[in-house]
Amino acid sequence: MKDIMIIANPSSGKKQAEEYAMRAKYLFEDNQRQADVRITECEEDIEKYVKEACKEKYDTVILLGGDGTVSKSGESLKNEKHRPKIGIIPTGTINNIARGLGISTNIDQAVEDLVNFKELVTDVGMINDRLFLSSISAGSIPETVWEVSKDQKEKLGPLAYFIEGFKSLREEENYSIDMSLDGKKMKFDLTLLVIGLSNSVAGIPNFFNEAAYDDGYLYLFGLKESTLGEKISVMTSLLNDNETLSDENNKGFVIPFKEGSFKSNHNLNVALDGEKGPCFPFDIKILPAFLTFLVPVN
Ligand SMILES: Nc1ncnc2c1ncn2[C@@H]1O[C@H](COP(=O)(O)OP(=O)(O)OP(=O)(O)O)[C@@H](O)[C@H]1O
Repeated sequence: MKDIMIIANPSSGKKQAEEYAMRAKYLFEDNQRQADVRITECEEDIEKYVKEACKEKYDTVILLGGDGTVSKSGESLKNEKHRPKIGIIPTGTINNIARGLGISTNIDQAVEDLVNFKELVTDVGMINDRLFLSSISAGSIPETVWEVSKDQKEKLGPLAYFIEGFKSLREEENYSIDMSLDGKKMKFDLTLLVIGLSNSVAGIPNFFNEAAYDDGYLYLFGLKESTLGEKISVMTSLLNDNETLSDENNKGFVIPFKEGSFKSNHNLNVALDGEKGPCFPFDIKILPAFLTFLVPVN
């Protein structure tokens, strides 16, 4: 068994991944651990190196990148018998998966924490046959996620999503969605549908304030057609007290579930961990206790 493989996506975020990969390697070596560094040259290299780590039975993989890098790595582990533990140094733009795991978005701190960690066994989500680690979303706001160019992201960081999302509110549309959640059939007209695994969604902490990566549930948030005032009221309840959103007759509501199927009258794409994902219809379920992450002790 080999010890640690460090996989760095040099195009993520502010392009600091390579530098921090070397810093992490030296820190591990100072702590009597052995680390091999792989720098990806293209998107396909993420899968290539993750699969190499499985084949060579590495104990741990450290990922330097954002949600795209971490999500693709998770997907690459889907059919592997040996799945290394995963540490994240969040060098991406939004880093929602790292946030949900309680990993510091201060990169220096995240590196330090890798030698003072505890293991967290987490659930993952499965949409059709694709794995996701953070969220699935559909509606006019998520549609803007993949409209944000790499250039905008580099210049504006998370603000780029906010600006695009705000523009899309003016062109808001309703989608008729038929769903079955743990066997219960429902139908709603929604402007926004979000399904998440942890408390953090799109970089917003406490989006699902009761959700945790190891609780065995997916959480659905639905927002119906509403005035700006109603939206603000729903978002305030969402970020403070999910209890008030447990009634599906409200403008906004939250439902925990384990498996579901979704159909829509629109040929709508979902955003998967912040990138363009599959179209409706889709099936979705939780895979409990599927991956092991290294998270800070505190
Ligand atoms: N050399 C490369 N290695 C790996 N991926 C690359 C490379 N060049 C471009 N990419 C692309 O970079 C994308 C962005 O990576 P990632 O999502 O990790 O960073 P980010 O977009 O800055 O962060 P976040 O998703 O957290 O906002 C990947 O989805 C991949 O398609």
